[in-house]
Amino acid sequence: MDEQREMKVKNRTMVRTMIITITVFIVLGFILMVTIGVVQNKPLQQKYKYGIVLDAGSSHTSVYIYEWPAEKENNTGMVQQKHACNVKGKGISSYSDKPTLAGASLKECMDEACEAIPVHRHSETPIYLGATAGMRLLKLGNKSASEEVLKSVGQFLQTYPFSYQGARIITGQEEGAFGWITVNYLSNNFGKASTTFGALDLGGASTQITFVTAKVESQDNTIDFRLYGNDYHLYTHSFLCYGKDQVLKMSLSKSINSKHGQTDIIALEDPCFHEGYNVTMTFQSVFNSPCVGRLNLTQNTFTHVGLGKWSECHTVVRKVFQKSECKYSTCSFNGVFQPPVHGNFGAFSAFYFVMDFLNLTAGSLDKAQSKLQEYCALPWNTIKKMYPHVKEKYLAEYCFSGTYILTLLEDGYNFTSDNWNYIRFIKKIGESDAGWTLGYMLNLTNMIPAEAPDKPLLPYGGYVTFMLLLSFLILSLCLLAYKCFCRPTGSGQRDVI
Ligand SMILES: O=P(O)(O)OP(=O)(O)OP(=O)(O)OC[C@H]1O[C@@H](n2cnc3c(O)ncnc32)[C@H](O)[C@@H]1O
Ligand SMILES: [Ca+2]
Repeated sequence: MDEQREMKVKNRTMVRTMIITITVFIVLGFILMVTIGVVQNKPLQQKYKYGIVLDAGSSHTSVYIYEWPAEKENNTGMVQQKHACNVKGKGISSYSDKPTLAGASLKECMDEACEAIPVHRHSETPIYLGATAGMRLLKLGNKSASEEVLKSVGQFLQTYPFSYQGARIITGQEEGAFGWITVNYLSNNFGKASTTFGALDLGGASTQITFVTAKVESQDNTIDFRLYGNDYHLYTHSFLCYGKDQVLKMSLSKSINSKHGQTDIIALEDPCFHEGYNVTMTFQSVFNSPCVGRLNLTQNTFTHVGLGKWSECHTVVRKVFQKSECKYSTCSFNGVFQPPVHGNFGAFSAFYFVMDFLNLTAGSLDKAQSKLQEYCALPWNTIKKMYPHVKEKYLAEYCFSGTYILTLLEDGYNFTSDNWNYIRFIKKIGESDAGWTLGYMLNLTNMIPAEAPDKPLLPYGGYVTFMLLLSFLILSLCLLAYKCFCRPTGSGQRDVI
């Protein structure tokens, strides 16, 4: 009897040891499984790739360096601006009479680019130069000079260890469309049901408007993209000569022409400049552009005299828009087709610089006009005292530039008090500047796929959580099974069936 009981106790101890051993193995097995699963699927350490775009604008050149994680280059919003450098001096088109010096003007910023990008990535980093309206105008006025300037910058860029992809004048359509891509890529609007932003860019020599629309009546203003699985039908137009520097020349030349023949032009009174502003200018500095006609005068200089009268300035500025002719259902100005604006717009470059300085980035159109009126009425001496650190050329022109921007948006593009608040004046989105350069690079490197890239079923965090929950569930089931199969015996001890 005793022997039998001893055997039973021995068996029970053996079974219990076995169960404990099996449970320990199962637990270890699960820990190992989860660890392997997590480690195996852990995202690899990020490797970054780089790209460089030079924006050779009419007023100056900027060098932008972009950076993105190598294995995620097709995901939207992944490319960010890592560094930007403003080239000292004027734009490359100002080198028309000494083209060979244009390239070397980029040296400081190109040296910065070498520092900013890891050396082992240099040879695979693409570099592009896109020139805009300043070079378009130079090409119109002096084709060979524009070619020489492009040759000079192209040759200079090829002395750097990057992968040179060309230096060219981009079209106004490209400038508009790539600005639109940049704004919407950075806002993560692609590949979602969300609507897109329109893009408004104001440079020194041209201005662009681009937005999604259903119907475009003129082929010159259409551009279609398929991005991340969605079709986008865009309206875009670039107005050459309607950047803020060229419009100022056009406006001054109109005033000079209206005076020409009446008396000798000694002083030109200008309602768009502050009272007390008095500067000697050469006629050459006004009439040196294909945007203004020729003028034969014996005099070389005139005095530019400010009056500080906003409503008169508004009348003068309005005259640069020709609104009477339109062969389409609707036009912006100068007979150019434009469907009615709709939706939100991002307005950048000089739209932002000027409206931000004047503190007009928020509020109604009426409020903007009345604040600008007050600002324009301030005497030049007061303005200089109020802003001693602002570049005098910018300071002198804010009244004119602000008036031009309000007039362009209202009379030119047909924005109204009702949709004024749909315009957001922006400089950057996240860390990246709004402008055409990012969209240009994304397009040329095929980084925006037509179809949305396949995504893993679960994101990494979700996958880890799922694995842990599943393991706990299986362990709990094991414990439950142990409880069920090791029923307690009548004596209060568990017995194994
Ligand atoms: O697009 P394009 O027409 O080729 O010209 P850009 O690229 O050189 O033009 P920007 O957007 O850099 O600048 C637009 C204008 O704004 C001027 N600007 C730049 N910074 C400014 C600031 O802080 N305040 C006022 N104006 C500014 C600049 O001189 C130009 O006349
Ligand atoms: Ca520009």
